[in-house]
Amino acid sequence: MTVASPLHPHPPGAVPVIRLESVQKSFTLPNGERFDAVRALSLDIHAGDIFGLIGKSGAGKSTLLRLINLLERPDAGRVVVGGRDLTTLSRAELRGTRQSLGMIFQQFNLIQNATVADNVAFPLKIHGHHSRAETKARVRECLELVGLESKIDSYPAQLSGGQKQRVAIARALAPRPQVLLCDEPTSALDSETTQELLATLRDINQQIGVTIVIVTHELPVVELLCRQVAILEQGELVEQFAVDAPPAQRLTALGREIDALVRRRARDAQEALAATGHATRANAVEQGVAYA
Ligand SMILES: Nc1ncnc2c1ncn2[C@@H]1O[C@H](COP(=O)(O)OP(=O)(O)OP(=O)(O)O)[C@@H](O)[C@H]1O
Repeated sequence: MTVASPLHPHPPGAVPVIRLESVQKSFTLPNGERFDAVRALSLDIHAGDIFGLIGKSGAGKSTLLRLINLLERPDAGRVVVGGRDLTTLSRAELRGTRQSLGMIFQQFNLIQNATVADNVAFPLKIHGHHSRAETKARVRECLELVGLESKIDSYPAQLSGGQKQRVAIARALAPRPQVLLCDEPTSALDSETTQELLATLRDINQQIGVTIVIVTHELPVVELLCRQVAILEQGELVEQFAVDAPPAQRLTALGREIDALVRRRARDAQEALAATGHATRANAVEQGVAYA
């Protein structure tokens, strides 16, 4: 049996949950010119991963994320999710397959005049096949996952930004997707709320194994949350690496910045550990205890 290691988390030959093959997307600008937002880009994302897409503004990150669930249809290339090429599916088939691709957004996109429970139940209701009791139980389960059971009867206006994003996560998870696509999910949040939300996303990934793909412009988000990162420049994938891999010769400034953040955190953790050791030793000496 082939075993995954922390540095190579995917056993050789493992089939990716998402495979983009030479995807291409252009837009026509108001002046009639064509703009290539994503250029012949290929990428594999494996089941259970937390995968960051980063790059400067306009690099094509959000377009790439929206290509994964075909909110944007590629001009060329294949988008294979769970072994199916989404570009070949009928509308009805695509609607069904989108159930396996949950999505959250920077501005939460909740239904304002519906309660938290109804927001989370929404994807279950529009896709039918669920009894009232099943829907109710699933809503509660998803709100528990994001720590928001107590807000089940609240309306979005009564919630903080972080709580709204948690409701959006619960709603995205309700149909049991394989993948959660996150488009700048923490951009509207302060840094403390961001940290809490990242912890929630990490827990969810660990507990239910959902694959997370996240677009962000905040490098600490990549460093704290992601296992893999892909760096985009002008619609092309220029670099990809495992965030916890030893620092290496990186091709991009963003890659080097991520390495520096990882190194700094490792150093801080070591210093904190050493400080704890010193404190323990000093304490022991103070109390006249022999310290081995
Ligand atoms: N519907 C559209 N019509 C025309 N141009 C578009 C459209 N959507 C995106 N673009 C252009 O494509 C390019 C890539 O956009 P995209 O939103 O994917 O970039 P991004 O890397 O996510 O940027 P940001 O971090 O600023 O959100 C941008 O120049 C954008 O203006």
